[in-house]
Amino acid sequence: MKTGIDAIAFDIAKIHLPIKTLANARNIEPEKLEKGLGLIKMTLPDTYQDAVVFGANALTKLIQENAIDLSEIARIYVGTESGIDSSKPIASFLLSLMEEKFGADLLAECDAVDFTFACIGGVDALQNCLDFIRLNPEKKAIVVTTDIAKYDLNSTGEYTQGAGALAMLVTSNPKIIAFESNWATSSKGVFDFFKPYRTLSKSEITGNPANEPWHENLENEIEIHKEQPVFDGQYSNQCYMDRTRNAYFSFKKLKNTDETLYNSWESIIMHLPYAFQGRRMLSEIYVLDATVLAGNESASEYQNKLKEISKSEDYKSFVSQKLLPAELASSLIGNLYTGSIFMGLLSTLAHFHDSENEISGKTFGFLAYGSGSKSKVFEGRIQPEWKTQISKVRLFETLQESQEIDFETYEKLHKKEQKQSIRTPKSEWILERIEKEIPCLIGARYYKWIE
Ligand SMILES: CC(=O)CC(=O)SCCNC(=O)CCNC(=O)[C@H](O)C(C)(C)COP(=O)(O)OP(=O)(O)OC[C@H]1O[C@@H](n2cnc3c(N)ncnc32)[C@H](O)[C@@H]1OP(=O)(O)O
Repeated sequence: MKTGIDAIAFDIAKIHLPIKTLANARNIEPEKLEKGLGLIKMTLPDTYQDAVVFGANALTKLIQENAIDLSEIARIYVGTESGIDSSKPIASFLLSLMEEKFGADLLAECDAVDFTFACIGGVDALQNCLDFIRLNPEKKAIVVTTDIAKYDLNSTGEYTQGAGALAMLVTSNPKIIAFESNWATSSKGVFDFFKPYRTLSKSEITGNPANEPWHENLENEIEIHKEQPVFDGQYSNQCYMDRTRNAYFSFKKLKNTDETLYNSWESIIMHLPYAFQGRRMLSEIYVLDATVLAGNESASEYQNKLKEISKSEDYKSFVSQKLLPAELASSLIGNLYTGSIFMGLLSTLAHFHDSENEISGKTFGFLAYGSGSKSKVFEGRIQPEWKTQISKVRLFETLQESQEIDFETYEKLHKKEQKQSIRTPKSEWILERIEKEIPCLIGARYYKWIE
């Protein structure tokens, strides 16, 4: 019996800043961002959007486009690193919003939970659901990935921002892709990228050394949580390379093969924090699995050789064939954290669909990464009905409709100074309000469907 993804839907932020505009404002050579990192646009949430809104919109589309009977859904598992509550998961919000839209108690017996491990949480949720379906083939599960990749202004992450969600129906005998049962993992606890709770001493805010109540906070330290990560970009790249390489070679061991594994993959789907991350990071695996090196190089010779091979014509044509289709959507969106790898899959499928390429029966290789850090490598085979399913999705047509904003508006949105929404919402969920008065509901978020 096969298990995998039967249907897929997405909701990406509908406003964007062109990367050229950001580059000019920040005095960065636009070519570095466009040709070096593959960036064209970065998408940004409007004033009424958060990670729940994106997740709810993607899920609503999945249900409507595929006429899903919600009472058949046994699980809604969410991958996210943009949680808005340390106790109540995004999955819990999704349960209530879907019941509000599609019918009371339809999900009363559905299991729901969030998975958090930076960008790999969605892959963890998928793996878990695949195992569940393997044990319960008559059941159905949904995986939602939803995130807002927001970085500090003027940081090296600023040009990789993006926002949105995907929703995937996981079933037995799936129509899009069936995953094989071998999954390799490589993990190591590190601080390459994280979102800690930070503290400010109360006296720094109030200017009063005495610990007097401040907005009902009795503690002498005020905890703050920022959406923006603490990170070391180049170190995070090193961790990405180390984990994916180790997981890749563990996967080869699991498959018990000496062949060059990536040659058996029609496309390679990697976590893409920006479009060209895959092609920049995969060159080492490309070299090591093809035994191009003699093996006795010094560390600097090794690095030089890697650089040389990554610029070679052979590697460029390998990239065009196996990686480029996944990069197309990433260039127009930016980082989606947990959703990036699945957007890479959708981008590849949409590209093959639009260019009328038949890929039924082909194997795709997946290299997932999450900071902190963990990589998982696995593979899946494209199923005969993939085209019918992907034609519903309209990926590139929808991305084309995104509205451009100017730099001033971007900064106002980033600093949360912009109060008026940029777009008028239509056929989508919005964050309506956050409770500020009722003591036992302080902070509760309320959402609304706008026709
Ligand atoms: C965050 C996650 O989602 C989890 C992860 O994956 S962690 C791994 C990725 N880390 C991140 O995304 C963290 C946030 N991002 C960052 O810190 C940074 O954007 C980054 C580390 C990813 C990149 O850093 P950077 O300093 O801006 O770029 P840099 O590493 O110097 O690379 C610039 C590239 O542009 C090229 N370039 C520079 N000028 C150029 C020009 N004029 N024309 C063409 N290319 C140019 C450079 O040659 C280089 O490419 P190669 O190394 O492939 O040759």
